[in-house]
Amino acid sequence: MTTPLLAVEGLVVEYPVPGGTFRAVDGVGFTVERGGSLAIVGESGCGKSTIARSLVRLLRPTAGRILLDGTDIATLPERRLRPLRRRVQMVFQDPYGSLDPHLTAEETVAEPLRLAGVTSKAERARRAAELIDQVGLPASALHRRPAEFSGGQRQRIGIARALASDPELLVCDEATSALDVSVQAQVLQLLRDLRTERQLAYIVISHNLGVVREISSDVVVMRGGRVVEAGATQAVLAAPTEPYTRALRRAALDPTTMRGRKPRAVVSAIATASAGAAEAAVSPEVAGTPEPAGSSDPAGSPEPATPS
Ligand SMILES: Nc1ncnc2c1ncn2[C@@H]1O[C@H](COP(=O)(O)OP(=O)(O)OP(=O)(O)O)[C@@H](O)[C@H]1O
Repeated sequence: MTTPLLAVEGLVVEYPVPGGTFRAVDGVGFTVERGGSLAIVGESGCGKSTIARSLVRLLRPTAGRILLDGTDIATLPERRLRPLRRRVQMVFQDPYGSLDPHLTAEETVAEPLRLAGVTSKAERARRAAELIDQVGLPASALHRRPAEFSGGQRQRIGIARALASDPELLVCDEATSALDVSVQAQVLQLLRDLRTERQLAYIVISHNLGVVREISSDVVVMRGGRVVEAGATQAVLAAPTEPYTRALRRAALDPTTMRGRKPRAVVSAIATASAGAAEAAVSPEVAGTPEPAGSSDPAGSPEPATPS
């Protein structure tokens, strides 16, 4: 049996909160094959982003293993982690906030190349131009700053930046949810193309089953920090056993509720389905706790949010 690109085993993440800790992720496991695709879905607050941030080690997990090609990166000290960071990159939800407003697209994409040791400025510029082209932006985009782009274009720049270090796995945290449906479709197509062209694997975190169905061959459904349903996307969506998955599927099948965002109808359907799911409830002192500093750092940020 070949080693999967990524194997997550018994992942536990606890946040410090006044008077103790809050367990946001509680014994989660899944695998992603080389060139594979996995969606992580689940109601708000179930721990999806916490997993994503752990995978790129913006957070240090409390327990469990994150095996990248067999090497456990969950607790690896920064010095040993650094050479592996380039292999897993993250694309963030907010195409408005995740780019440095002062940098041109070329500078944004060239920066990870510089960090990866590409010393020649001309070479960095050449590679940045190639990447900008690969994500479907015109060469004129290279010298423009984020304010001059649309949300979809910014997200493409975010993807180009993530690709700059030639990763094997992209972690996309609601990467298309801020975008209009048609732009969302274009970005999803881009991810699919990259998967084919580069053998790039990705993990997509989404509330949108339409997105999940289109883009991922496998799915993990979470509730209250745990995996409650997992398997091939088609099989899980064809016969969901979890109330959350059933509600999400019902909402996804109703064209009036899906507009590529987190529509109120979907949220309320999910809330109804999840009523009584005590373990999913957020304790009052945790609700509204700010995200860890650095959670909107550019991909490849060398500093974990929770110091390793
Ligand atoms: N820094 C923090 N300190 C304390 N609790 C936190 C912190 N960050 C997140 N949490 C809590 O951990 C749980 C999981 O949060 P996370 O952001 O991973 O959920 P999510 O599934 O990504 O939610 P959403 O879909 O709304 O983005 C939530 O209950 C959240 O309130």
